Amino acid sequence: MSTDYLIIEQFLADSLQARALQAAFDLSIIDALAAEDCVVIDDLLRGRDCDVRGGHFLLQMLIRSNVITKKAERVGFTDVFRTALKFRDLLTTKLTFSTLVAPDYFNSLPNLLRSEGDFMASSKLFELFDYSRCQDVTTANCMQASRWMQLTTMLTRYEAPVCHSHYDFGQHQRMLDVGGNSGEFVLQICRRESQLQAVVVDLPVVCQVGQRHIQTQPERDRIQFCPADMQQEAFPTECDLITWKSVLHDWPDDRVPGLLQKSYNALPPGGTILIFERQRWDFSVEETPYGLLPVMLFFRSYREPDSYQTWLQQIGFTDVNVQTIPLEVPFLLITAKKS
Ligand SMILES: C[S@@+](CC[C@H](N)C(=O)[O-])C[C@H]1O[C@@H](n2cnc3c(N)ncnc32)[C@H](O)[C@@H]1O
Repeated sequence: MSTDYLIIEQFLADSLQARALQAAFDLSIIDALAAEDCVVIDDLLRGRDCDVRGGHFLLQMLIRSNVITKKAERVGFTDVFRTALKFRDLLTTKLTFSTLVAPDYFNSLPNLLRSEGDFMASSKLFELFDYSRCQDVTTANCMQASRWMQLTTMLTRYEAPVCHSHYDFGQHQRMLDVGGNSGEFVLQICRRESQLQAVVVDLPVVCQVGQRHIQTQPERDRIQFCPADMQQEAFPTECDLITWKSVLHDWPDDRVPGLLQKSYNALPPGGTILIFERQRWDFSVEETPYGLLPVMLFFRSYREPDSYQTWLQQIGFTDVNVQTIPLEVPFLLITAKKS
């Protein structure tokens, strides 16, 4: 099932335990346990960058979080963690980025509560997602962009198949993904739709990194990158589907209608717009696992579906359809047609 990856969330719930799990990856304890079913504790800890008490503390944390079980003097993975380890790329990415931005939450919560501007000035998160360094294609800018693109790419690798399982992409021939980043979204969709060609619009540095990202994939010849500023330039035409995956929340309310209007202008009659992104969620109802930190810190940006519905209808889109998909938080999947 496309949502099987959500099994990792239980290991990302508690910040102290998740941080311990990250240390277990860093100390290669996870690799050692993956190689053997059940390992003698002394052998497992020997030669690692921890003393005996430190090693035992770490193993106790891992037992508490259901990563490992202990029998006599041996430890091994629980069945559920062994299954979760199939999604190791996503699990380790979420651990890395949560730890990176955790000081933003713990040290700058007063700023976060005061305003987005105050928080932006003091946070690692916004320093990381610095789009102003995505215009000039230099080695340094590509390296900087690759860093944050690891997070977007990894989330999208698992979210794209969910989108695909809720919408019939088989009816389309050519899609445009605006803010399409590394091309991971179109890559996942094209992999499942052999008829489909795709165009990715993003900033020049991001397109450069994206081009490299897909270059070894069999679908690469069906994916074209188009470096452009989505605000300044008209969108490529001749696509019967325009997708917005986790992009529109980046833009304030006074900019979104303009971007949707440009989509309308670029679509042929009968063409479709598709929006897939996190919906505003209620922290009093939803769990807020530690692994959610990098996306949670943008809480001001997520919207209810009605805003998008209203804008789409005002522009002239018809057949507006809204689905809410429960992932680690609710996702919106909105489609509408140009008649
Ligand atoms: C939050 S990321 C989402 C990326 C991707 N769609 C995903 O879901 O993984 C927003 C994307 O919009 C791109 N972007 C930001 N400003 C842009 C602009 N003015 N023109 C084109 N792309 C832009 C960023 O480079 C980034 O790839």
